[in-house]
Amino acid sequence: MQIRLENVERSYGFLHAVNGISLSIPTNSIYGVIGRSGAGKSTLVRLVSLLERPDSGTVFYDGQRVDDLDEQGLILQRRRLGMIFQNFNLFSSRSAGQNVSYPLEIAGYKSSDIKERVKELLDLVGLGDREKAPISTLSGGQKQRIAIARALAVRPDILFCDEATSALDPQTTHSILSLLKEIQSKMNLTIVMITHQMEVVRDSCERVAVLDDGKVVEEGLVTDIFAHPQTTVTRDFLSHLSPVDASPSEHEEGLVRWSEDGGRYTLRFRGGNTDLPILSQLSRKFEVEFNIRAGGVQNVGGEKIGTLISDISGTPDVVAAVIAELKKQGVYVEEARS
Ligand SMILES: Nc1ncnc2c1ncn2[C@@H]1O[C@H](COP(=O)(O)OP(=O)(O)OP(=O)(O)O)[C@@H](O)[C@H]1O
Repeated sequence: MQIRLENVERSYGFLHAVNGISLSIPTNSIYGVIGRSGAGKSTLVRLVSLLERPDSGTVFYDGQRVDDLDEQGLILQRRRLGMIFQNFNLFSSRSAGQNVSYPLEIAGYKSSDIKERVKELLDLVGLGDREKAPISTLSGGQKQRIAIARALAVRPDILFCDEATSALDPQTTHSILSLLKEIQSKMNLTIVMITHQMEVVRDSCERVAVLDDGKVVEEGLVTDIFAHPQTTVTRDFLSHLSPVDASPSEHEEGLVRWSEDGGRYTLRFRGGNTDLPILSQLSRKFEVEFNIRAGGVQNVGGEKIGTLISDISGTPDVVAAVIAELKKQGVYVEEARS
């Protein structure tokens, strides 16, 4: 299902929680919405999922306007949505299987159909043998798997994941993201991942919108945004993503730093230009030296993006010319704020 927002606004008193957001979330993909605490993510989700109406602006599902529907119309559209949350929101008095069967009971399915569908869903999330398990006996990752099975029970067109991995350790996060990607492609679902973790965006999303202060400050393909971040907010998220660490085996995606100090310039290389000897060519052409302090490679949306943190020695004019040439060759260059 494709979702489109046109100039959507929602205020609480004087506070513009969502301040004129226009977005298009393509069908059959995983779309990320990232922002710091208070950026407006949860408000945006409530508007997109029709739990709240915008003060102004329009929401479309597959081209049909949905924000102005009456209660009955809203109920029908909301059936197209599934949701999972950071704290799982499972019923502790029900077993794993009974949690999954709950929406099917509410929707009036026959009990024989419910049994079959619950089995199918538990198998889908890899918990076919835990149907009778009390919720309290499940790990965080298993609870989220049950929440995913429950959210998908009535075959929604879209699944909202609101900070769904924020309470999980990195390994469990990885396995839940892999499961969501697998389900997305199997079921042709549209998934919206709301998160404050750039790792989640990097490892699961095709496109992302970066929110700040109730506005979209950047939107596009995740690979483009990683290689060429345009705003300070995005750059901050990326800098937290790349911890400089001395033990690469434990943090394969991090940067390896071999020099304690320095590193005024961050250079990002993507696709074809990761294989070219750009730095040595520029070093000879301009007679400058690159003193590389840290480096690493990250896998983003199936594409490798290389990062180097380096100093460039030379007169200001020559360094400026080198930077201009790097940019011309498609390398992203960011200078540290002093
Ligand atoms: N019901 C409400 N009444 C008053 N203010 C609200 C309400 N909901 C949200 N806000 C305010 O709107 C702003 C955006 O909040 P929102 O919860 O959408 O941000 P967020 O990006 O989801 O943050 P977090 O990651 O911390 O959950 C915040 O300043 C918040 O205090």
